[in-house]
Amino acid sequence: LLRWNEVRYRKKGLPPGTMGWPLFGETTEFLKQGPSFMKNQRLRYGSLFKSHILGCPTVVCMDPELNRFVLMNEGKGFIPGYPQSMLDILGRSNIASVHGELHKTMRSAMLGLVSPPMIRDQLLPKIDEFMRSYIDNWSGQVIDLQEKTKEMALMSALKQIASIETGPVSEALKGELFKLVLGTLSLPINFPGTNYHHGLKARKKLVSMLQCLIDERRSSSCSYNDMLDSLLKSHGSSKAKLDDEQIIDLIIALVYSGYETVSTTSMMAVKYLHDHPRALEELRNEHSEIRKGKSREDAIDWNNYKSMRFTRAVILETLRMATVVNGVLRKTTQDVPMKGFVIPKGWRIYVYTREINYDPAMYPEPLTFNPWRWLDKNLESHQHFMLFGGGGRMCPGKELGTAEIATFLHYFVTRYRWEEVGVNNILKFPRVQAPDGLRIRVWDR
Ligand code: HEM
Repeated sequence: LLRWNEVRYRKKGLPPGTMGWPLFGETTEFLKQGPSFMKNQRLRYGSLFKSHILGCPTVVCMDPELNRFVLMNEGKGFIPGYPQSMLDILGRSNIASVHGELHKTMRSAMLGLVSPPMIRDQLLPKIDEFMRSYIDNWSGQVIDLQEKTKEMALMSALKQIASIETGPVSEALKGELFKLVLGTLSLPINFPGTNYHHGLKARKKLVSMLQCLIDERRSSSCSYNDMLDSLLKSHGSSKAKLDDEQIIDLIIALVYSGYETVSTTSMMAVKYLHDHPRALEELRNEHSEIRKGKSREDAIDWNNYKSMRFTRAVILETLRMATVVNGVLRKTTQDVPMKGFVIPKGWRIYVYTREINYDPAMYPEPLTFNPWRWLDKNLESHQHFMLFGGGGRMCPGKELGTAEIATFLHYFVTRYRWEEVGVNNILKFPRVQAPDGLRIRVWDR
């Protein structure tokens, strides 16, 4: 069978590599061995090799230059290549799967919602208010930080999007959103009981709940000063003309894209700070300085956020060390030449950016948590900086996500001390997660 599969994919011009078993390919090895599988294949075949993972013939690209080329050249035949389950559940107008003109429209609407002036005037005050009350009574408790940061990312997003506060509506949305997220990471088998089936049902419910919300807003004369308001106001204007279905898909994409990224980075930042007291001390000094002259109830503003240089460095170092994003997926729309090979139409390209994070040429002593490295050189504008992707799909929520994590850290480190309870196992692949939670005991400072 193994031989047959190799022969089946033996085509002139393909990069070297192995295709594994029919149907399953090398998915098991990829998921079980993770980064070691990638490194071993690179040793044998070079930084561009073929494989068959997650149900598709795939070319894995570990060359930073080529990765940049793929991300910068969507128009040359590299469109998004995310799994079917994700596309079905996130909707057909979902920004991360559409391309061409529709992508332009959806992206410009998205950028309008999360631009720096919007963060400064509208979102940061909401994030601040949310974080302050969310972490208010953690003192004296043992909490699961993973659970808390997940809920935080979701609830904070709901407040920014539609001014939804904690209550029955947020609980109903939360339940469906959790099911939706699980569904996007499942095999697309629509059978009662499967995560995919639950995900599709959750999407249906969410769409109807969001449609009700839109209808209510249309018939109300109140102004809400949130993302949904902005989307409805630009509805029909010369800016972005989105119909209701597109508005709903945009909202789902907003929650979905910021959910695991923001929660995991917040959790891992706290973990690294706990393990690196010198970094924690410097971070605390930065935040204590910001709180000087402010009362407990005073919010942080845009200038405060902009002054958090070390905090930003901690967030970037956390993203790098934990590798919250391993890479991104593309699909070829035609046969495309790459490094002397030809990648056939319809193949996936796994733009695997993980190894750049541990490249000693870019990050000396790459296995050391060293936020200071981000202060010296302008690493954020390095051409191989891909923590937030690159090219025309570079994360539009980069600044918003950073502001959320920074605000969370601000209140967390100025209010509390904490220590880990027991040994908390953390997996880094295929997703960063603490399978049994990350338990910490929290006290007032
Ligand atoms: C630490 C936080 C975050 C990280 C590390 C991150 C990372 C990324 C990466 C790597 C991509 C590129 C995906 C690709 O090329 O296929 C991306 C795209 C995207 N991100 Fe983020 N993200 C973060 C937070 C957020 C937040 C808070 C939002 C909410 C606005 C968001 C919205 C998006 C959207 C909508 C896209 C798709 C853009 C497009 O296809 O044009 N992200 N993100």
